[in-house]
Amino acid sequence: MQSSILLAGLAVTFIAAMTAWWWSKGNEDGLPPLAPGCFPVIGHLLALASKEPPEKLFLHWSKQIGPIFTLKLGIKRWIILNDATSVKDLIVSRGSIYSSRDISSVLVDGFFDGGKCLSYESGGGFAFYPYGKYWRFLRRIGMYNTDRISICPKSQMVTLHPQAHSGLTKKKINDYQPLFDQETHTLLQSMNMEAKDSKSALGVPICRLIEDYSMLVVLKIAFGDIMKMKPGDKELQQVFELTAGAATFLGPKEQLLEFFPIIKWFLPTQHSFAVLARNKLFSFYGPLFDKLDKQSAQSSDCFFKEVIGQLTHVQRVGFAGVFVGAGSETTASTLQWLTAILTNYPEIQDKVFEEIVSVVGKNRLPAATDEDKLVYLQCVILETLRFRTPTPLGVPHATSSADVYKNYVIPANATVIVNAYAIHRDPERYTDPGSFLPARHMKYVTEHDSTHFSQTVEDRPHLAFSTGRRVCVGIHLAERSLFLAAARMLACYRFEGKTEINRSKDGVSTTFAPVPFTVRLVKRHENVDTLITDSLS
Ligand code: HEM
Repeated sequence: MQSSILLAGLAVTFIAAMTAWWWSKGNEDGLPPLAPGCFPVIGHLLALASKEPPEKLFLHWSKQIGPIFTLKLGIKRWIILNDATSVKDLIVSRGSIYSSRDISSVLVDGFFDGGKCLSYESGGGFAFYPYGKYWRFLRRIGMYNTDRISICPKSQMVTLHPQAHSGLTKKKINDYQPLFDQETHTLLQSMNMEAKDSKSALGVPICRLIEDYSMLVVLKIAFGDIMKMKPGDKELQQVFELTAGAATFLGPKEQLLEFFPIIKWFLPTQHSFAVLARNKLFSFYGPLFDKLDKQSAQSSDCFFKEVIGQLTHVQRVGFAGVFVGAGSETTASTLQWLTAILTNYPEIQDKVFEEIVSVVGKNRLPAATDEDKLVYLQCVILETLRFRTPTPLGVPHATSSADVYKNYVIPANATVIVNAYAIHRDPERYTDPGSFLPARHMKYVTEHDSTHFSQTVEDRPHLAFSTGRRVCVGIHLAERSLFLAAARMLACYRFEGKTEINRSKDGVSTTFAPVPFTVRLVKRHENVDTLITDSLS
């Protein structure tokens, strides 16, 4: 009995594989060059199984066959962009074609309830959405105050009123300053306590403290003071798990399952996993929104209080999942990389501290208003995002229609991946790209107009936030959160202990953090305890 099931399985797999191969053959003409290691039927599957992280492998291939190439994966075509020119020409200049998402069918069936939750009325997780009006409407809620946006119920056309002001711009982020003060205070207090407790050589578990900080910042900006969680709470752990689970659906790895649709018959667990992730999302965020509804009048200002009347329950939950998911893991891994890197460059750390002392002194902590003057620290943060980009392959885009670029045919529904890692290693853009050299960004930091947000690839010191129409909506929030945490930690402590700056293998599939590490924390001066205690007063 078992052997006949196995035989039937093999036969079905063989037929499906041959069909996929036959189907794929007809598509080949005019595509950008094929990456090395393509075999009939399986395409580049084996080549991708290399031990080398894909972003490095892609950079290696781009040196052999040029900056744009194709990967064949069963019925899927992946177009990999490894240089700034193609990113500018396609992702930015032809944004209406290159800004969609090819979300996996596991996600559509399981997570989005058979696709029902991808519509305007009943969805909210717009980071997953294909390009179009539903995505545009929900994204604008992230960018603008909703009382300035209206949607026509009949045509579903979105109108942005002229007085609209951005919801996640630098100006708006200033309103959240008390939250940043509270959370950086909690972070410094935890560091202080751990430093006292961990007299052993093991040091302070800085990665966990940073994760708690990054998660609490986005949760509190989203929900204000109804969010009562503290570092170490069980519920906080739950949100991390939720976030990590949902993030895997967006990464390139998840799309491997789409190579051969047949694989899903043999992997029904993926579907159950997606349904479970959806249920967990609703049981976590649902009660929070109920509470916000009931206490709206008395609760503090927060992101969802402003948009509450505009969205259905399902939209709100989906939106919260995206907001918290996209904003926590990425910020945490950037701060973890920064810490890991600085343990290896004590002279850079000392230079940052000296800058802080000369601008801020030792009697208070750095504030948001000091940012413009702390130029070297800004360079260190920018260089961290270039040198160890937390999302080296960004989030895969997809084409909405076929296109022709430099005589190559780019098919409709192709997955398009921006290899930020390769662009960040381009010696034409960055001298000695393999070295951590913060000063390379000094010209950008001192000369660019910080009130103007440029979308162009040339103007950007790095592409860690991507570019084009799907550029990260949380840039300003992320930059403020990174600046305040880094400035305040470095004003109080020196990080010691040489840490590996290699990425962890088991990071979620879009975001990569360093291998977890501990540090020794050495207080910078005698006022540190008072600074931390007084930082909320
Ligand atoms: C260091 C921190 C961060 C990094 C490196 C980062 C990076 C990225 C990247 C690479 C993308 C994909 C863009 C694309 O598809 O081309 C993205 C999208 C997104 N990010 Fe961020 N991000 C960060 C922080 C945040 C924060 C704090 C928030 C908000 C709370 C946020 C919200 C989003 C959302 C909602 C999207 C989806 C945009 C869309 O699909 O239209 N991110 N981010």
